[in-house]
Amino acid sequence: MAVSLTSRHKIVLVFLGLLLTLTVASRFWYSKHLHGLLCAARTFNQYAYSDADTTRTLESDGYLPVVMTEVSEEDVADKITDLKNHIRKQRITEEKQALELGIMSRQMKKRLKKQKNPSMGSVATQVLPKAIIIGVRKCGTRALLEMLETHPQIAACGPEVHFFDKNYDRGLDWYRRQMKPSVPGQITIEKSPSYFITETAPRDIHSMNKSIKLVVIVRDPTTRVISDYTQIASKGVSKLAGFEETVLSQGEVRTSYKAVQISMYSKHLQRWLDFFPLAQMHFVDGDKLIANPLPEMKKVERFLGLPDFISEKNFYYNNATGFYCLAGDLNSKCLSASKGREHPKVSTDVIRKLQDFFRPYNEQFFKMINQRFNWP
Ligand SMILES: Nc1ncnc2c1ncn2[C@@H]1O[C@H](COP(=O)(O)OS(=O)(=O)O)[C@@H](OP(=O)(O)O)[C@H]1O
Repeated sequence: MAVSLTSRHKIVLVFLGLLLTLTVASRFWYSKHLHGLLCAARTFNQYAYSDADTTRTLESDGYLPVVMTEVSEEDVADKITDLKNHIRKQRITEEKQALELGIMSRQMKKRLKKQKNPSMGSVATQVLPKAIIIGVRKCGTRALLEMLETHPQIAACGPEVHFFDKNYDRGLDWYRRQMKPSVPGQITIEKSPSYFITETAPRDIHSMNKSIKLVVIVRDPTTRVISDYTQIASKGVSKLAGFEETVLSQGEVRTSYKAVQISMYSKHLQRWLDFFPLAQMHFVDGDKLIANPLPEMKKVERFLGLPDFISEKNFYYNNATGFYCLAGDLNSKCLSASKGREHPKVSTDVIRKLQDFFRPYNEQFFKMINQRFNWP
């Protein structure tokens, strides 16, 4: 009897012991694994979700919390940028250390060679431009600058500076202070389309920097005149006559009309060639830039000595406007409605007169630049 009681006690004791072991083990497993998962969930929540109710939800309901609350796209984008910057900084530190120690992986060497971001971490400063888009007005100068700016090694000044035509007496230091801050390795650039026709601009730009790179965008001169006229007309100039009366005088092209003068490209170009070798100039086909920007942009990229970056991913065709726009990871951008205005209807007779008028100037221009454009 006494033995059987002892055995029963033993069984109960073993059972209690097992229960205790299971409880301790489960607590241990919870703290080790479930707590780890909770931390992971919290870390994740730091980036995407609010974790305010995380602990309470877990404790009361016993399941992992994925409590989604309102988070704006900007918040997520900011966090992603923070992470990217962190990774980039870490990489730069690693590269620096590797350079100091003289050990570099093949990947690091490749990365440095590519030099997409040669000076991350440097302080941005304002420097004089290394390249200028000098014109021509109404040929696509804005589109060209905006498209160029998609390149990480371009620091483009947004507004037109008009230093060499209107603000020259303010001095070079004023000019420098108008530039977008840049880091070493970036090319600072500005566009002011009126430089192309400003008599003193070639000389003054040359005296600032005789090895500066000059980019000129041109377009069929007749279309350019119509575009120029449309721009002035859009400003509501009250005394502006219709296109035909403005551009013709007694049936002949009115050479005193400024828009006509601007389209006589060869006359203006000669002044530039008096100061700069042709090799320092690049001519963009503005008509092609409208129809298919990538090939033109690749040529500009090469001319400026930039690493290969701009690709078809940077553009998309906007059916509504009939123009290419800039595509971005988080935002895309089309030029304002002042670009791509509807032109007035012009009779074929007037168009032909303008084309005949510009033809000899065009031929001269093609000879000067050793390049032809497909203008009628
Ligand atoms: N992608 C894209 N989107 C919109 N517009 C484009 C584009 N590419 C070139 N263009 C043409 O740019 C013309 C305006 O030229 P500019 O920027 O040089 O004009 S300005 O001199 O700065 O006023 C403007 O001329 P108009 O069409 O006569 O308005 C456009 O045809």
